[in-house]
Amino acid sequence: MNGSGPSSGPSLSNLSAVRQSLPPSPKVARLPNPSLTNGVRTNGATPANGSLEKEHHIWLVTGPAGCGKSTVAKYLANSLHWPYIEGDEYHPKANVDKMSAGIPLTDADRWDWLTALRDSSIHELDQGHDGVVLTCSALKRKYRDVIRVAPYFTPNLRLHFIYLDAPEDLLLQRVLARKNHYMGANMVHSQFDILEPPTSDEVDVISIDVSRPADSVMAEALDRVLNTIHETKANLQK
Ligand SMILES: Nc1ncnc2c1ncn2[C@@H]1O[C@H](COP(=O)(O)OP(=O)(O)OP(=O)(O)O)[C@@H](O)[C@H]1O
Ligand SMILES: O=C(O)[C@H](O)[C@@H](O)[C@H](O)[C@H](O)CO
Repeated sequence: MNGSGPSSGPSLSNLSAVRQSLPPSPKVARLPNPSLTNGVRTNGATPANGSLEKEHHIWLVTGPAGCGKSTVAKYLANSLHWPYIEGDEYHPKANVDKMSAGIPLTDADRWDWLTALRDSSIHELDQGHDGVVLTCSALKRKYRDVIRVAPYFTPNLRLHFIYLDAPEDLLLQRVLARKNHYMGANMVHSQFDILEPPTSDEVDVISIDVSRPADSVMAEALDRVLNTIHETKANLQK
């Protein structure tokens, strides 16, 4: 059910090395993280050697249909050697049938999907990964808030959103040009109808203008992810 991300990868102890090795980087075997069990840390204490416990990261790539979530998320996951969860694959058949028929989902249609994505992300970290990247439209603030519950139960878990920002007419063109996808161009307007773009108080959100070529969007996204992780580590060591 999960996306095509690799099952193991290097730690992020040396971010500049990660930057320089892209793409591609070799897969490195990792030991499972013994301090995470079913998404809940069993030992939050500072290790005996005095170093701080390692941070774990969930990155959600968000935005309306056609904004480039899958494109960006796959690139991040491959670059960082993190698992990739394709949110579209977690919709139950009833949701896919609705969207295929041109009927927008309701809040009620989305709750179980959102919690499944949250649980699956934590499950990936539980397997010993430093981070996980997933796609999720997360169109409303309350949908983002469902995912924001994840760190309540998992100290040292950092949750981040990347919001891919583009005007409706541009996404309409991209969806029109795309073939073999259940989400038709007739659905794009309904996505913008309910969209609540992240506001400035949502400090866990990075917004990226995606009305430019995909290569440039992916490069910016990776740079901002690496910088954020670097800042998190630096703040912890203060
Ligand atoms: N920055 C970009 N410039 C031009 N085309 C792009 C860009 N990013 C993605 N695309 C193209 O736009 C289409 C939609 O991209 P993608 O499938 O990644 O979006 P998505 O947000 O995952 O869509 P959905 O939520 O509907 O699955 C694809 O054909 C993709 O190749
Ligand atoms: O919340 C939603 O309405 C859905 O997640 C949609 O956004 C689609 O799954 C996605 O865009 C695929 O095209």
